[in-house]
Amino acid sequence: MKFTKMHGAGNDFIIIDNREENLTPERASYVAKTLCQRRLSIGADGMMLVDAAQAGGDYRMTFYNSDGSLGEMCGNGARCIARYGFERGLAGETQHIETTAGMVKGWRQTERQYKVRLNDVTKLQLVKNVTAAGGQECACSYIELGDPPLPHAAVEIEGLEKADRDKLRTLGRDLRNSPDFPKGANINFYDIIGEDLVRELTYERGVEDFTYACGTGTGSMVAALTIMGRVSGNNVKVLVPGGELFITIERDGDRVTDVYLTGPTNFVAEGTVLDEDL
Ligand SMILES: N[C@H](CCC[C@H](N)C(=O)O)C(=O)O
Repeated sequence: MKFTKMHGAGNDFIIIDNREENLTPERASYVAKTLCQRRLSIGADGMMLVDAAQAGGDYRMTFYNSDGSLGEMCGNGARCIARYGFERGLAGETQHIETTAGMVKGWRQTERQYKVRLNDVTKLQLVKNVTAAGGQECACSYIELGDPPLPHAAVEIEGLEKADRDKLRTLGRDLRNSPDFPKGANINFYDIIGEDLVRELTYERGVEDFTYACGTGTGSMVAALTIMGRVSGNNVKVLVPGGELFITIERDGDRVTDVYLTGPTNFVAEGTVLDEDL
């Protein structure tokens, strides 16, 4: 089986051309869980299958988290796959990518910089009081993108850069497992550190740990902050452990109409999977 490895701002993915491999959903889940293991296999935050379009797009992307669960969408994954799609001749500089959560539009900006329009904001709750799995109460914003929706919470942590990582990881895990989130949620911790400048650290559902970047989480968090009036929504710069992402929000009053995510991509490797555990 051939694979490609890419990352977008440190959020890393294994890409399989499923037009060649014909993996069933059950097999794909197992392959993702096996290959995404750090140290034991290739290692990645997730795996994406590329399939032929079914709904008028250029091609279809199916995203699996590193634990083998299906993710409705992945923003950094979509940016990477847009580059893959362009360079492998599946699409032009502007493309339509079919995802589980709906159509995502992508644009090539430079050789390595790609922009996507994330799925529509289908729910936005600016203030939600959540009881974490450990019993702690926490105020957050809650955002869903697409249909079926990808769930995100945004939690402000002043002094995020210096915060104790282990305590934050425990809080992330407890919030991610809160009974108040029926589908679970990705937990985006943020700190506003300047004008339209935000630091972010995301605890991801399906990875069950912090990742270096989470594109849909960054877009969701900035969408909430824009409606709260805390950032302008115009090219907001977000510093994440793996690099820098930029978000632009279009709105109609208090309704978010478009969320655009821009950031870097990297083609890391391509080759043949030899993993004997498959
Ligand atoms: N890292 C991804 C999000 C993956 C979503 C996944 N963790 C889930 O909740 O299914 C991104 O860049 O948007």
